[in-house]
Amino acid sequence: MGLTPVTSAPLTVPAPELVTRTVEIPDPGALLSLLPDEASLAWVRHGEGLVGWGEAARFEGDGVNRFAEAERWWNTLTRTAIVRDEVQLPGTGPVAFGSFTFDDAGESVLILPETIVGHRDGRWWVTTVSLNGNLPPWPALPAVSSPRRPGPVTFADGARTGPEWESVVAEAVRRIIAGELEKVVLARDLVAECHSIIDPRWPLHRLSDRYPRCWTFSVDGTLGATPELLVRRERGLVTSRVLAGTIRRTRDDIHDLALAASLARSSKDLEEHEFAVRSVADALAPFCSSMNVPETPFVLHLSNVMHLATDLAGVASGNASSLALAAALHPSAAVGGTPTDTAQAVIREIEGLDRGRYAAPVGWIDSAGDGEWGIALRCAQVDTADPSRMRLFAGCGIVAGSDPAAELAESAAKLVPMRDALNR
Ligand SMILES: C=C(O[C@H]1C=CC=C(C(=O)O)[C@@H]1O)C(=O)O
Repeated sequence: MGLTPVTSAPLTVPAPELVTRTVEIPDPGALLSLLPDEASLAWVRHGEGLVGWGEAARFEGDGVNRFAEAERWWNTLTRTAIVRDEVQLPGTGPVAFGSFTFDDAGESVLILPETIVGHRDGRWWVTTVSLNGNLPPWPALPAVSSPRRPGPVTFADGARTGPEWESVVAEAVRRIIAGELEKVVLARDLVAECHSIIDPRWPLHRLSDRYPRCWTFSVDGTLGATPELLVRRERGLVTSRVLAGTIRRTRDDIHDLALAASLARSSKDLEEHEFAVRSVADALAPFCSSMNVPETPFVLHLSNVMHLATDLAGVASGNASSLALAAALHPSAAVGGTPTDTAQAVIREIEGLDRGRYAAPVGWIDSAGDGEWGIALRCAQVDTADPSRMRLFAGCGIVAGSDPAAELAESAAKLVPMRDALNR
């Protein structure tokens, strides 16, 4: 379907002639309801955001330079673009959706769709894309089929069973107490097996209905609803929502309020949270002339769990793009640990999991470099060899006071959004 070949960016090849046209449209209905069943791209929160389909151009890359190579590819593509944009908002004009790997191995992608529909502040627009130097066709939204129900789904342990994972957590606690490191985030996976090829729109609709405060995303088979915004850059303002420290919800709202108060006082969770906030504030500092870092977190209520949360805001001092900022922040201590390098080495040594694109930046970038990058959490990755299978992921921050059984229960609670989105 792509108009340009898949590329690992041999950067000397002249960029195709990108022409985009953005026009304002009347309310076309819910963004997710516009998605066709294939190659659906999405970044939606509270009904606003971007969806896209078709593939005009694609970057694939791996290794330690994957972010920088992706950015170079994007800049080369957009630098000489002819952009007709009658809306002029962040996210209008050409936009690429991206999903990166946690580690250097595996394939990261940036995709420029053929069609993008956006909604923000009471305005809707469509962007169409051509790569042959001609003005793209006037946009027409295609009629789409209804999402297909996955049918009965079975779930099985992935890389480790629950008890095996508890021993890994116990080993991490031992190392933390021994002074090797201060915090490490350990993850586990489940394998979901469906009867037919998974239509990503089915879980996406459910996730965005049930978790409206999260960013519901879909990029190249990675999909989920993340509560954590790694970074947003918009017209010189840089923001980030840092999460760490979790408590499970019950079905009793009054009891949950008491639990929220205990989370806000829990020294174990406050310590875990402080590591995550520090890692983001330190990584953003070189890119900001001023920054506001609240001293006390608030409690973010989701329907399955509650988190300690801190919203940071800074003024950009240079023109590092949203993707460059995401690269500088990855992996924050919300998904890696403290100190970062030791935590990553411990993860590689004891976790026993290929994280793929879980816990890594997912989001979008426009031609001005503005964009939003979440951390791919509460998510799943479709198996490319067998698209009726997906891997679901969840991880927990481990500190000296962590209890393996409680962490296993917390990871189960974090798997609920994706499990339910496939099941019901
Ligand atoms: C690593 C995950 O969550 C992170 C984000 C929020 C709270 C976390 C925690 O309390 O452990 C984790 O740091 C995950 O959901 O897979």
